[in-house]
Amino acid sequence: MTELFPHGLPFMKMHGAGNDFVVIDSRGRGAVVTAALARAVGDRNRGVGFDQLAEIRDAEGADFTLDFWNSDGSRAGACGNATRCVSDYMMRQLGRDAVTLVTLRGGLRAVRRADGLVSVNMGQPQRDWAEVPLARTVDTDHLPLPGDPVAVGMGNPHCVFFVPDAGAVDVAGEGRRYEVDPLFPQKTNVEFASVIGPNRLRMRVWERGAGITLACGSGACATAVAAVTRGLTGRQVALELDGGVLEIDWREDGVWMAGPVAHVFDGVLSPAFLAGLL
Ligand SMILES: N[C@@H](CCC[C@H](N)C(=O)O)C(=O)O
Repeated sequence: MTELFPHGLPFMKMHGAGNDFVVIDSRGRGAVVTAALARAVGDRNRGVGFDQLAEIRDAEGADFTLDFWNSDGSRAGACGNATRCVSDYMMRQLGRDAVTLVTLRGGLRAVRRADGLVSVNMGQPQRDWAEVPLARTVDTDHLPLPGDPVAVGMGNPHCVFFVPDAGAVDVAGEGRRYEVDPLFPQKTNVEFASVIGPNRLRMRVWERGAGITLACGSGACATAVAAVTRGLTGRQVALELDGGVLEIDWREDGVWMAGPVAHVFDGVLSPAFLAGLL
């Protein structure tokens, strides 16, 4: 397939509150991303480096389809920050303040708010053990794990720990450990959060398939849902992550998430780099 890209494969580098993305626009030609390509591009030495790769594809009945890949080559059912970044790009391109998209989870909607921030409706949280998914029937509000975490699905699994000081947690050690806990048959993202004010949380994250990242949109949604469930906050919550602040609003129609986006640079994957990967 490399003959399709004699001048290389263009990509965009985008950041959503510090969550780091490579975006490939495959509209009009069909999907090109494979697990091998995602792993190679995601390698910060050999390739470009990213937390997730997002591929934009054509959609029927929506403005676009979005597929997500982690840097280890695994697929992700949801990526809130990449959804906001790509929605910002698509809104600019289409000259609109709202877009619809299709992900593995289903249809989503994003809007540009009056303050300019892009907000996406990430849908309703999944609170049943089988939906998260978990390996067996357990109380998702109190998992039978040390630290009494909460399990929340947002189209992908999350394990949320409330701790006295998120800044003091060994995120690499604890995150790596719980990512592969047998209670999560598809592994899990792991969040550590502390209440730092009324409706304000500090959160750090270990992402499934990517490790420590500066932010995680679906993780922020899951953490806000867990905080409401535990009676720690109201339904409108600001989360301070290492890369910026995300605003969560759990409404009747779903969990909305807003925050900063940046189109950092454009690049091209050379034909030599692509050889053997497509
Ligand atoms: N950065 C993301 C979540 C990415 C997917 C995750 N690592 C998974 O495998 O579920 C976000 O902003 O939501």
